[in-house]
Amino acid sequence: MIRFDNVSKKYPGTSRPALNSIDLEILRGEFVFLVGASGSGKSSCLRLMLKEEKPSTGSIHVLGQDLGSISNRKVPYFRRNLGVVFQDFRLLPNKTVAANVAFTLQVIGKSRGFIQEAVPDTLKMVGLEEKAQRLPHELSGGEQQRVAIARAIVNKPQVLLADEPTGNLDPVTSAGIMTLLERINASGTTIVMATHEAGIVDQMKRRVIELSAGQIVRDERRGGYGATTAIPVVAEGQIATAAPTAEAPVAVGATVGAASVAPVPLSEQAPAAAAPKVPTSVMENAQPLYIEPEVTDDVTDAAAAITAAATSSIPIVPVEPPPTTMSRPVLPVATENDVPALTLAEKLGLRAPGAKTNDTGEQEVGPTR
Ligand SMILES: Nc1ncnc2c1ncn2[C@@H]1O[C@H](COP(=O)(O)OP(=O)(O)OP(=O)(O)O)[C@@H](O)[C@H]1O
Repeated sequence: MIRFDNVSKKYPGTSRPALNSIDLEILRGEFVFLVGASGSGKSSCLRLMLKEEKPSTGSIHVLGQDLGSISNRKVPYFRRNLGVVFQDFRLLPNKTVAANVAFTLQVIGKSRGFIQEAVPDTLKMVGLEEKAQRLPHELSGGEQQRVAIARAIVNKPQVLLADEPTGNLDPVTSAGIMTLLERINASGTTIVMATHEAGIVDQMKRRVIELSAGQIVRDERRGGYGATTAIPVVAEGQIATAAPTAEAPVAVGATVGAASVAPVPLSEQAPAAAAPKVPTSVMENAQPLYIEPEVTDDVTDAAAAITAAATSSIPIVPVEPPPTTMSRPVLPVATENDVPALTLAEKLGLRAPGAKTNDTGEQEVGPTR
């Protein structure tokens, strides 16, 4: 479903790659946490999956498509299968809750009848049917994030990418958002979520991929947050270090750029980059609402095995992947050199990059075909 083959990303003007030779496979139905210190490459991973950035080297397949072969004009079509949720909600401030959610469907040319049915259904799912006519500023932060999630899932995407979706929320509200994401995942949507929230990760026990200085240092099927917060941010030109833990031994001999990764005792490491905010007790209170991820066990095992094979230093027992989930149809190759800076509508896959807007900047965004 999502595959990185030897992907590196180096931003212009930087000396150290944000991502360094990443191999990764995420299968249908998984719920995956991306964890790691600030600057370790989590958001870069998500932006690459969304084709908001392109890799410097390596290839990325999402939903069977080689992202390198998708032209800028076709990016909105590709993104229709992806929902995106950000830390800062990114709602349209002058539109009601219902209009914010409907916006996604309007711009991809869904009929009025479809929209009139889908929007209330989705608002009901996120528990906001009573607030459909409110404006975003009349909502709490948690409610605004639920609108953003409703907007992301109203078109029933196969994949939901979430970049610190609880980062601006209090612990109890965060637990509610995670319950909602669990429900969405249980309905079949693959979720990849970058987070600093140890309480959430520890309680949910889903697949955890840990990045350190742009490399995968841990991939656990039912992982916890681990000692991630003890991993120092790596400044330009410094030698990268990763915290060794019982669950996540540091890869001996792994490299970051030209520098060796040298394990450093926890006592000698820099202070935590981000403090965990949601205590386990809060997550435990939300637990009865969780749906056990039984249906995803097989694919999660398979994905863990594939990633383990790709990142040979990470000890995970291999299992046979289900054959139906492993086919990766590849689209015909077309070349594309640049991914331009994108507007919100473009980032959400609602308008082709560079497509014209009208005076309001947000209405004239119909089908781009
Ligand atoms: N547009 C950019 N231009 C230059 N460097 C960038 C850009 N975006 C990210 N970086 C750098 O790439 C590295 C990885 O950044 P990224 O945002 O992916 O990390 P992160 O793990 O998501 O961090 P955080 O937890 O703080 O959000 C960092 O060193 C960052 O400074």
